[in-house]
Formats: sequence, structure tokens, C-alpha cells
Amino acid sequence: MAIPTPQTAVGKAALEAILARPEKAVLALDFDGTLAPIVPDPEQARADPGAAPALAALAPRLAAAAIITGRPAEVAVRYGGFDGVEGLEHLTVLGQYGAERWDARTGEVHSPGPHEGVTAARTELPALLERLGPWEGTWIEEKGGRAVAVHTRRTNDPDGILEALRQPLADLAAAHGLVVEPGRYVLELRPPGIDKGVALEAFLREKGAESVLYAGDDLGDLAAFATVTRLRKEGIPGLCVAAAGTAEAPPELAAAADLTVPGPAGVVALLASLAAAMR
Ligand SMILES: O=P(O)(O)OC[C@H]1O[C@H](O[C@H]2O[C@H](CO)[C@@H](O)[C@H](O)[C@H]2O)[C@H](O)[C@@H](O)[C@@H]1O
Repeated sequence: MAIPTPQTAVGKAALEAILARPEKAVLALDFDGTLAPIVPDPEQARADPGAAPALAALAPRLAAAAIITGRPAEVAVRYGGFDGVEGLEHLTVLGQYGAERWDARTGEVHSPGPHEGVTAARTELPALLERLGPWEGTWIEEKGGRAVAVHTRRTNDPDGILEALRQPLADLAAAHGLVVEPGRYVLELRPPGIDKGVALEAFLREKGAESVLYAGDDLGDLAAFATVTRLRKEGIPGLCVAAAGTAEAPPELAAAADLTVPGPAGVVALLASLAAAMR
């Protein structure tokens, strides 16, 4: 099984570095849209059946592997089927954009706990949505008191309603010291101070990474791509992979990527091809 060729020179160099010294490479992956196919109901999302096996074949050959996701860490572990898998004994899941951490080694989640601005915004949300709409199909996702998300995918006008929500949700976030994290038919209100780029850099430093592969599919992954790009200047080769191939994939991500693969199935195939090459 051939490893796909990156379209950039820096991407090709990073792939060579990863293959030359896998034991010094770190793999970091987003969850929704990257390992788990996008589905209408966020509570029904599950990792591609090949994801955990492909990760388990690859992770033991690397310095470390992590999932970095907007999901609560515990939810990503459950929806991913990552717990108790042979080969994933050292997997780390960084949830809520890095605010939470689960380590397979201990099975414990460390979280800063509920945020009072999120609690206050959550209380005001139903009345705000009722005033603006009402829009049938709009769904509020609770994220353990650390964030609250408004989804429009299941409405009859996902793009239009998302646009109509942008400013009111930005105002609500600002009123409670929160930031808005935009995603695929979702606007999320969460505390500032952490993003996937910050989380990725801390993880790479912790593991002494000498190279990195990061794969993502959404706007929240751009911060991680930016970290990979910046660390190249420090001599850490990095490969940015976009899981794209659908009309809703943000063009900014594909533009910033060194390699584009077709969604979660393409990511799983990439992981499998890397594991095969390292055998
Ligand atoms: O960082 P990620 O792992 O990519 O998580 C980002 C958000 O993903 C989820 O929403 C997205 O996936 C849903 C299921 O496929 C889809 O219905 C929705 O339209 C997408 O935006 C999740 O619900 C959010 O909590 C995550 O922050």
C-alpha cells in the first residue's frame, strides 16, 4: 500500500523525516471529520471502523500519538473506541481544544471543570434562539459545562441560519468572557486561552518530538497547522494533512495543507500505509 505523496516540498521532507526516525515522530489527529465521518446528529458520530486498528498498528512505532478534538475528552474516547485497545496503551486524547486530557495509561480525564461564563451563556441561549427564530432543527450541544455549541446542520437552511446566528452568538460570548469557535455548521462558545495549536505545541515539547504529522478537517485545525508551520523554523519537520473531499470542507484548510486525503477513509488508509512502511 503506497503512501500518498505530499504536494509540497516541506511536506515531502517531513514525511521522509517521519519515516527515517519514527520513534522520534509525533502523530496528532482531529476526531470529527478526520477519524469519524460527518453525520447529521453529533451524538451518532463514531470513528471509522478502521481508525482504532490503524492507529494501534502505528502508535507503538512512534514517540507518541494524540487525538486533539473539540469534543470533551471522554466523549472522543467513547465514540472513537480507543479505550483498552492493544497498541493504544499510550494514546492521549486532548479534549475541548486542549483544556481536557485523557491518557490511556491511567484511564483518567483531567478537566478544569465547568466555566461560569459557559453556564451563564447556556442559561440565556434558549430565549435568544427563540427570539431570533424559532428555527426547527437548531440543536444546542452541552459540553460538560466547558463549552456550549449551536448546530444548524439539521435545519432547513443550515448556511443561512448559521450566518444569522454569528453576531448574536458573538455578542453573547463577549458578554460572558467567551470566544466563538466556528466549525462545520456549528458555532461554539468556549473560554479563551487555549486552542489546538497551543495544545499541540505543548504535547510536542512534552514528548521531545523531532517531527510531526497533524491531520484535521475544520477551521479549528488551522491553529494546529500554524503551529506545525512555525515549528519547522525551529528544525522540526511537520506534515499538515487535510481530510477533505466534500463540498463543505473549508478551502482554507486544504490551501494550508501539505497533503489532502479523502475524509476519514483517506486518513485511515494513510495511517495504515505509514504503519506498513515502518514494519
Ligand atoms: O475537533 P473535532 O473533533 O473536529 O470536533 C469539532 C466539533 O465536531 C462535532 O460537530 C461536527 O461533527 C458532527 C458529527 O459528524 C456534525 O453533525 C457537525 O455538523 C459538525 O460540526 C461536535 O458536535 C462538536 O462538539 C465538536 O466541537
